[in-house]
Formats: sequence, structure tokens, C-alpha cells
Amino acid sequence: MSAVRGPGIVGVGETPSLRHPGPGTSTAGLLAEAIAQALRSAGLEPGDVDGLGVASFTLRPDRAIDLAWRLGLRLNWCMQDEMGGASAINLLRQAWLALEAGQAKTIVLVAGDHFTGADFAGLVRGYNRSAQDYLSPLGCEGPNPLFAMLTQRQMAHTGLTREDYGALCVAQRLWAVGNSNAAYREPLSLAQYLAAPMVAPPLGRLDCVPVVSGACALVLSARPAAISVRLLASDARYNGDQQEGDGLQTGIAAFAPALWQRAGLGPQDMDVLSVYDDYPAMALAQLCDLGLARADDLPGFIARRLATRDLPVNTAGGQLSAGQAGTAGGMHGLVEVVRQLLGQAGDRQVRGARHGVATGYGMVQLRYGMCANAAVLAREEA
Ligand SMILES: CC(=O)CC(=O)SCCNC(=O)CCNC(=O)[C@H](O)C(C)(C)COP(=O)(O)OP(=O)(O)OC[C@H]1O[C@@H](n2cnc3c(N)ncnc32)[C@H](O)[C@@H]1OP(=O)(O)O
Repeated sequence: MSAVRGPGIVGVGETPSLRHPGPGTSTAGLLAEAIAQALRSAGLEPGDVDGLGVASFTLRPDRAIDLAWRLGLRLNWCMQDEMGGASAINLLRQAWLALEAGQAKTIVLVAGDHFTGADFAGLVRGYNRSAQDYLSPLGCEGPNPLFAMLTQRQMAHTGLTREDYGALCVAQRLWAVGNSNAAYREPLSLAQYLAAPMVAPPLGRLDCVPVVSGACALVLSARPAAISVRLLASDARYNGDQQEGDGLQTGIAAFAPALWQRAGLGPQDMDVLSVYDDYPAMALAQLCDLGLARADDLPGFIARRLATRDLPVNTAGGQLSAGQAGTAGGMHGLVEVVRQLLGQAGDRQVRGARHGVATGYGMVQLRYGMCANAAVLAREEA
């Protein structure tokens, strides 16, 4: 037992991932529901909140401050982040600094989106100027064709096959069985994975993160509760990917050794992990970059550690099974690691989990990564 010093993460909230949200559903409503759940889990009231961080594509034209107004929050700290899958950890890093600096006492971080099919198509087409000017005219509508090329690169470099990616997807689906919020919770066989329609070779339907509506939230406090989660170390790289040569690396490779050093722990000390899984190739690239797997042994690593669930990776099913609610994608994995460390993961609880790592990855371009980041977290008891 050690005395708790500094801020802590004290609550989590998450709505179900909805493939077909009902007519009354809205982005603000989903974000509000996740916030309310997180505050309840922390034993706090909206009146305790003086900081809010938001990531959402579909809250537009409203912003974080509009959401705060709607929820009646009076704030000392307010932030918005638009880095896609890297937003959650970006927000966490900034909120932690704000609490340490005394700028706020209780900060809620929330990410989520409300999509209909038409919304999502428009979002990816108009994502940024480069996508509009260079990718759409080539028929690269959205990330699937781009990540198909990155997956081809990884296959050529590592010898990975569709069966290997399928084994990862099957393992993650088995974790999702224990997550009542997951969009897809029925166990998946390799035969079903291989039979799914092709989207952009070599990516089939089950390699591509499904689009859902939903939201996830975290509560951070300057005065942590009896059990809380501490941020031991974090880092980020912007446009730091190395995709010029063979293989596939995210910016995480550049900072991982220093990250582990600052955390005082190594990759082998992690009891639970969330890696950003918009596509299986990206999840594997991040596991390599963190130092948990080697590019020259990926098929073996999948068979020994993921398929057997010996290494608890993406224990809520990952986005590939739970679904990706826009920017909530990054928050999904972070919330799951925190939930596990708080000991609140129910049937899928990793026994005795004390240390975990979550990664984020926001990218819609082929030649550079918008942002890759990671947070090493630890359970703390007062
Ligand atoms: C943003 C960042 O910073 C970085 C990133 O994350 S980049 C990634 C951003 N996300 C994307 O680009 C989304 C990728 N996904 C897709 O494009 C689409 O989900 C897809 C093309 C793979 C599938 O779309 P689709 O072919 O239109 O199929 P869809 O209509 O959704 O589903 C057809 C059926 O398959 C099922 N299905 C779809 N995905 C499934 C899955 N993963 N598991 C099981 N069933 C699935 C659906 O439930 C549906 O069945 P029902 O009609 O019985 O409900």
C-alpha cells in the first residue's frame, strides 16, 4: 500500500455501441450519457466538475464549450481535440498537466459520435484538404484502401497471412463476448472471417473497424479516491511514422524506449493492453513498436500470445468487435485499460491487473501519421 500523491483517474463511463441508433439519439445525448455514467462510477456530481475535454466529429457545429453549456457545467478548464484515434490520449496528457498545475480539480474527458451511413461517408470524404484534393479523385474514399496498402506492406515484410490476421480478429471477438456494450459479441470462427466479403484487398469486412454510434468518458480528480489509476508516463509523435522502407512502423517506435524508462517499467510488466485497432495490421505494428512483439516473429506471436489470450490485448473486444464511434475509438481502449486497473471489468477482468498501457493512432493519410501516442497507467491504492 502506498500513499496516493498527485491526480488520479477515478471513474469510467460508456454507452452501448449502437449500429442502428434510434431516432431520438444525438451526439450530445450520447456524450451526456457517458459523462453521467462516469460521474456515477466516481461517486461525483456534475457540480463537482470544473474541467471538460471533448473529442467528437459529429458534435459539430457545436464545440466543447457548447456541450458544457448544455450540461450546465461551470468550468475552469475546457479543451477540444480533433486527432481522431489519438484524441483520447492527447486529452489525457493535457488534463493531467492541468490537474498537476492546479488549473482544475475534477476533469471529465469524453469522446463519441453519432453516425448514420451518410454522415460517415461525408466525414471521410471531407476529412482534410489533402484527402479532398489528392485521395478522393483517385477513388480512395476513406481509410480502407489506404490501410489495405499498409497491410500489403506488412504482409510482404513479415510473412503474415489472412489467416494470421483472422486469428487476431477471432481472439478479440472472444474478449468481446464479455462486453455487453460491444456491437458484435457473437464468437467468430476463422472460416467466418475468411468468408466475409472483400472490401479492399487484402482487407475483408471483418478487418475494417465497424462504424457505430456511442461515447466513452473518464473522470480525473486532483484528489484521487481510495482506488485510482495514475498516469506513470506518456508520449506522442506527430507525423512520426516510418513507412518509407519495408514494413510498417508507427511513431510509437521512436519514443517507446524513453517511455518505458520514464514509467520505470517495461513492456513485459504490462498486465493489460489496449492498442488502437482500426485494422489488424495497425494493432500488430503498435505491439511491435511498444516492444511486445518482433516483426520477424509476428505469425508466431499471434499464435502463442493473442490466439491463446495469454497476453490480454484489447480485452473489451477492441474496436474491431466493440465498434468505433468516431473519435471514441481512441477513448474505447483507454477506458478499458482504466476499467481493468480499477477492477471494474466484470467477467473479462484480468485478475490482479496493476499496470497497463493504452495507445492511440490518428491517421487518414498514407505517407504520414497525424499522431501516435501511448499512456502507461498503474493502479494505486490509498
Ligand atoms: C480516424 C482515425 O484517426 C484513424 C482510423 O481509425 S481510420 C478508420 C476509420 N474508420 C473507417 O474507415 C470505417 C471502416 N469500416 C467500413 O468502412 C465499413 O464498416 C465496412 C466497409 C467494413 C463494412 O461496411 P458495409 O460493407 O457497408 O457493411 P455494413 O452495411 O456495415 O454491414 C453489412 C452487414 O455486415 C455486418 N457487419 C459489418 N461489420 C461487421 C463486423 N465487424 N462483425 C460482424 N458483422 C459485421 C453488419 O451487421 C451487417 O449485417 P446486418 O445487416 O445483419 O446488420
